Amino acid sequence: MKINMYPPCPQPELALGVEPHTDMSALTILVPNDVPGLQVWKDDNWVAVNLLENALFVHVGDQIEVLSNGKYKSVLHRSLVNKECTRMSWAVFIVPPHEANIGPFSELVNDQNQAKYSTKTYAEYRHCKFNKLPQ
Ligand SMILES: O=C(O)CCC(=O)C(=O)O
Ligand SMILES: [Fe+2]
Repeated sequence: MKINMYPPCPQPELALGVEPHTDMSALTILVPNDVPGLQVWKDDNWVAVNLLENALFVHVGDQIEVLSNGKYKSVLHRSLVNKECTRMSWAVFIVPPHEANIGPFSELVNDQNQAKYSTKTYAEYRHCKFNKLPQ
């Protein structure tokens, strides 16, 4: 789990809480406080995610994108900071074991649908992503 805390920022238009990224998890469960700020990239725009009382956000992460051979997309997202309020979010990353081999499900790959992702262990995937190496 990761706890994100974004203190008030006097010039929120000049800063970001978290840079645009996709999560390398399979799924992420995000528990926000009551200060908005999460945005997702949709139809070539940053779109604010509405807060719903007592609701969690669930992101599809990179591993589900790979397993589904791109059918489910890992969501590109970022977070803004707020001028007056401290924003917080609790992120729970649901991940495979480090030694698990992750690649497109064989049922989804055939002559018409080539594998779009290489198969590698989750540890290798993390190493490549952290070091900005090609996957
Ligand atoms: O604070 C947020 O709303 C997003 C945090 C996030 O994307 C992350 O921790 O991976
Ligand atoms: Fe994230």
